[in-house]
Amino acid sequence: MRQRLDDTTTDQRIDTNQQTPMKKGFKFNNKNLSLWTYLAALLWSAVFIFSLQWNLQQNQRMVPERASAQARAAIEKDMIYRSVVSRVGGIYMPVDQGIIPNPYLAHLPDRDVTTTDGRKLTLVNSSYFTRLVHDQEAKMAPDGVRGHTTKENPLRPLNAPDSWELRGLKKLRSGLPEWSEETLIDGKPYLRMIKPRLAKASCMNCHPEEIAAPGEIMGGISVRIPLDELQAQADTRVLNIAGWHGGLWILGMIGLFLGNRLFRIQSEKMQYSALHDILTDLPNRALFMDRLEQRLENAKRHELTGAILFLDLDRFKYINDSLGHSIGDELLKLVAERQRFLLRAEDTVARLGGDEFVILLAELHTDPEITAIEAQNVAEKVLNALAQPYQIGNHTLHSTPSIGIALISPESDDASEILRQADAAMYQAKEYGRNNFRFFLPSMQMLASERLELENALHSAITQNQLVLHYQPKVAISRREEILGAEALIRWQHPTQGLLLPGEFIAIAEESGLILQLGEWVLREACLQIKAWQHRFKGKPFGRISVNISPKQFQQKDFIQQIISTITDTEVDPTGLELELTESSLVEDVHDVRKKMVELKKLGIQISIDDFGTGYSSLAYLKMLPVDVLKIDRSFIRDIGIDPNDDAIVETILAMSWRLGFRAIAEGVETEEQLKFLRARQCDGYQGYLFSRPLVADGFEAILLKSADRRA
Ligand SMILES: Nc1nc2c(ncn2[C@@H]2O[C@@H]3COP(=O)(O)O[C@H]4[C@@H](O)[C@H](n5cnc6c(=O)[nH]c(N)nc65)O[C@@H]4COP(=O)(O)O[C@H]3[C@H]2O)c(=O)[nH]1
Repeated sequence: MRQRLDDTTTDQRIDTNQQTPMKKGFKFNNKNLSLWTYLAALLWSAVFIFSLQWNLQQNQRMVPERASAQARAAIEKDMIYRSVVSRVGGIYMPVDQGIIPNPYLAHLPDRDVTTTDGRKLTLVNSSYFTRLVHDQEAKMAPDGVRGHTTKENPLRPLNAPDSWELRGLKKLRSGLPEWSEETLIDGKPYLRMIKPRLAKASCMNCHPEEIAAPGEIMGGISVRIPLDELQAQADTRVLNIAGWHGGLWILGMIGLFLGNRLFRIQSEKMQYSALHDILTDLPNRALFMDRLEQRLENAKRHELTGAILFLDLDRFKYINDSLGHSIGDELLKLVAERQRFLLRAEDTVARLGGDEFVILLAELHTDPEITAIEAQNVAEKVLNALAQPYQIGNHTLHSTPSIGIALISPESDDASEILRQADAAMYQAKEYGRNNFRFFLPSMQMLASERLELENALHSAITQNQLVLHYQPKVAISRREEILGAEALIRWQHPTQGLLLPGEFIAIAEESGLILQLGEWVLREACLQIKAWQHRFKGKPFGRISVNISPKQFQQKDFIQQIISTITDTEVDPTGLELELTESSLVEDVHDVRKKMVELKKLGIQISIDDFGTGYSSLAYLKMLPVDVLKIDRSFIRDIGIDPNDDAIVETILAMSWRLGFRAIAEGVETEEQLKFLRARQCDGYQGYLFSRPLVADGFEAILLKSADRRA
């Protein structure tokens, strides 16, 4: 079983500050950077809202303030007119200019005078003068600023106070220096203000009947200031205020988020360089150790094994010292590049320093032997790739590594210890003669050597005719043991170890890629045998011969082409052929799988799914594929009648095959009880020691002949 660990890929972890060794206490990392940015944004928004509110309030407050200032200025102006006129005891104005002699000054002997040239003038006292000014104001702007001279008991009805002025005069008499209020006049808003008009000695000249001491309140001057224009100005300012506030807020926010982004990029850059080697851009020791620790945790949690490879370049010091550091650096870069190119993206290759590299394999396995095989494969590939010449400038350099391999087991919990083991194994490889790999554990080393030997021997097994096919009959359950065909099973007649079963070499063939050559041989051999039987039985049915197809074989782009050329070369009738695919062959691109299957069906080849129930094929997925047979895995048949779960699984597979229109063949039937169980549930056929073990071709042929005789 293999397990790919998605939580161990590098870049997912680079920026996690927990992984980065840092001092304890507060860490200014990306997470709290975001928090600070949000807080700053919140504060900035709060300041913005406060400022906006304050400015809007100030703006609104300016309307009555400006109106009051205007009112005071207007009253002040009236007072000045009055004092100017009263200081000189009144002024004479020409009657022919519309100045009506004041009837309330008729008691003054010199109210009207005539100049030597005959012009008639009349006396205008301070009250009369300000009234003339107020009349002029009313004419010029009927709804505008307007003053009014008033008193409780006026001589002239025009000076009579309205109800507001009456209240105002009372307030003034109670001691207020001025009184103002916002009111509506004819439905329009105004600010009205009234200030006292104080008696002067000169006033008594004109109005002796008014008994008032100088400084006593004689009445008041009121003024009204229209508010609508001031309000309109304030409303315009509201837009301005909102506009520049909004602009500032957006600028602030952009600044904050740009700052955040820049800071983040900068801190990511810093983190990246803290975890990577500057020269080769590979992860450095800190990052490697961090990943190794994670891998150990995973291995422990899931009871899995893994491996690390420690590399040291042979004679690097010599190259560095003789050709200079820049050439040495270039060589290290090329070595890093070759490893990166060679390894899967999920593997980690790191530079520990100097000429030391280390590889952490990404996939973990339950079986330490498979891990060892995989580690060995990688070591061989790395040895081969790094041994190729390097062209640096004018120099063609040769450099080889020595590799130490240490295995991770579910019990390993010390990353430094594993690294030390791999380092020690690397020294053994150096002692062993460089350009070499060694396992830390002698048992693994032995296994690796044996495996290497077996792999080399398997190469020659194909060319030296050491492979042979055995045939295990497949039998119908209901129709009295009619032969449905046979499964071709490979055996290796090893020159020294005797007959080897596939379990001893198929995995090596898969790992080394030899499975493709091996599979081709099996297919050709099976076709030749089918052709021979087709000839021998002259059209009489002898069932189909099924051939196991490994996922690697099936996934080849030209798989169908290979089948066609084998069929053509061997001149076999393809209707005698069946291909057994495992569920893992189906997990690739469903369209591609279906396309290939349809092509096979067109050729007349049957398709069965081997070891059914042990993989991950979904029913929805299966339904889309033109499958003929499901072969129920031996592990379920074995415990029929022992484990109720297996009974249920077999029953379910049978029911499902029936529904989906597949035939079902049970594998590994060894007992009558198992057969009875299968018969009762209408399983189509079976295969197993109960009927026959796998046989050499002649053995199967004998069974076929016997069965033909029985039927005859
Ligand atoms: N205990 C028990 N075992 C039974 C019984 N009946 C059959 N068997 C064994 O079950 C295996 C059936 O083949 P498989 O499931 O395709 O499993 C096969 C198949 O996956 C693989 N294999 C065999 N030949 C080839 C081949 O030519 N190419 C590829 N790719 N794989 C092959 O190796 C596996 C093992 O093959 P074998 O060792 O020949 O083992 C065979 C067979 O000998 C039984 O009643 N009891």
